[in-house]
Amino acid sequence: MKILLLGAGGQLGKDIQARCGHHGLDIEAVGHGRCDIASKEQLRAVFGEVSCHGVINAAAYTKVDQAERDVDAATRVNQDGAGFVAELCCEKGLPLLHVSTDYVFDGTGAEPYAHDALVGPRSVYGKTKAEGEKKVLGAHPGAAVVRTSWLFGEHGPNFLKTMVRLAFEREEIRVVSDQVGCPTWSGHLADALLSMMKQRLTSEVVAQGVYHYCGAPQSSWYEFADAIIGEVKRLGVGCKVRAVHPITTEEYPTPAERPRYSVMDCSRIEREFGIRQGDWHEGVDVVVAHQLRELKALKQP
Ligand SMILES: NC(=O)C1=CN([C@@H]2O[C@H](COP(=O)(O)OP(=O)(O)OC[C@H]3O[C@@H](n4cnc5c(N)ncnc54)[C@H](OP(=O)(O)O)[C@@H]3O)[C@@H](O)[C@H]2O)C=CC1
Ligand SMILES: Cc1cn([C@H]2C[C@H](O)[C@@H](COP(=O)(O)OP(=O)(O)O[C@H]3O[C@@H](C)C(=O)[C@@H](O)[C@H]3O)O2)c(=O)[nH]c1=O
Repeated sequence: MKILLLGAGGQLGKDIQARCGHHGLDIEAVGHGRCDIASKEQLRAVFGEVSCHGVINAAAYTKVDQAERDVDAATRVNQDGAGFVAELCCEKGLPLLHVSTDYVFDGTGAEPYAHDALVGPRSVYGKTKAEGEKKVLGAHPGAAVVRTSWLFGEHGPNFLKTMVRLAFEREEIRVVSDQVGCPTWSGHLADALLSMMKQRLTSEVVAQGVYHYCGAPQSSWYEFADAIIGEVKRLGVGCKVRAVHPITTEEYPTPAERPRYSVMDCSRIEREFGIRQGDWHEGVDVVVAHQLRELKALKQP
């Protein structure tokens, strides 16, 4: 069985490609160079060339701060492009898994957001992703939106890689401790998506509507940074950093507003697909070691 992957060159796309064999799935991996998802003509050409049983859309505009002044570009991809992918999947009768984000929430909650909780994005990125979700679900009854959060993997850019870089540049790192969410290793998410797709294609289970999948346990960005730096110090040589300090959001102003709280309730994906949240610490070990190896700063055994 073969799936068509859009967004193949991204952090998640690369992990999906690396893991599809473990799930017994073939893949046609299509990157931005071959297909701009905001061009219906290019999408139509790809759907015409590739014979597949299902589609995963991991393509997106993901630069959260830049999106605030690049509204058209973010809208084109996250909103219009997402909708076009769903329309074509519907035309061809193909199940679709579309990836979305915790930044669709306003962050004022205090309990994990259920899959059907109201969205209220505060940033351009979050708004375009929320509109994209609506377009996808409106265009195709055989589509599922899988929201995830705080993704990190070997093929970043991502927050973990930023922290590893800063560990070699600075003695002190200051990170916000009043934004709480769930870091997610892209390896875990890739397995979750592939498992969903495999079950959708080989059993009676139907993937429809919104699902949440993120790592556990919940954490602030500060706690996440502290865990990353702890691992850098344990495994690395030559890093400069002495301490990570908690700060408030007001002390780290950014163009885009992030949710203060974006923990998501992942019970639906577990109930319907048996897919459980992975512990993000597992991903930190793997990705920090990978980064240190790249920097030639991994301690010799
Ligand atoms: N990164 C994160 O922390 C989180 C991500 N997500 C969601 O997960 C999904 C995967 O994200 P991630 O892998 O981290 O993101 P990346 O930015 O690493 O990858 C996105 C990919 O999409 C491609 N792309 C951008 N515009 C287009 C376009 N018009 N047509 C085709 N491809 C395009 C990019 O190509 P190019 O680089 O050439 O532009 C890139 O290869 C996205 O839907 C994102 O919104 C959700 C929560 C957290
Ligand atoms: C680099 C840095 C960031 N921060 C803060 C800024 C921000 O509030 C928070 C996260 O920073 P980043 O800008 O790296 O992460 P950000 O780009 O906001 O990450 C988001 O990406 C998109 C694509 C998603 O969908 C989200 O789930 C989420 O992962 O950490 C510090 O406090 N200190 C620092 O040194």
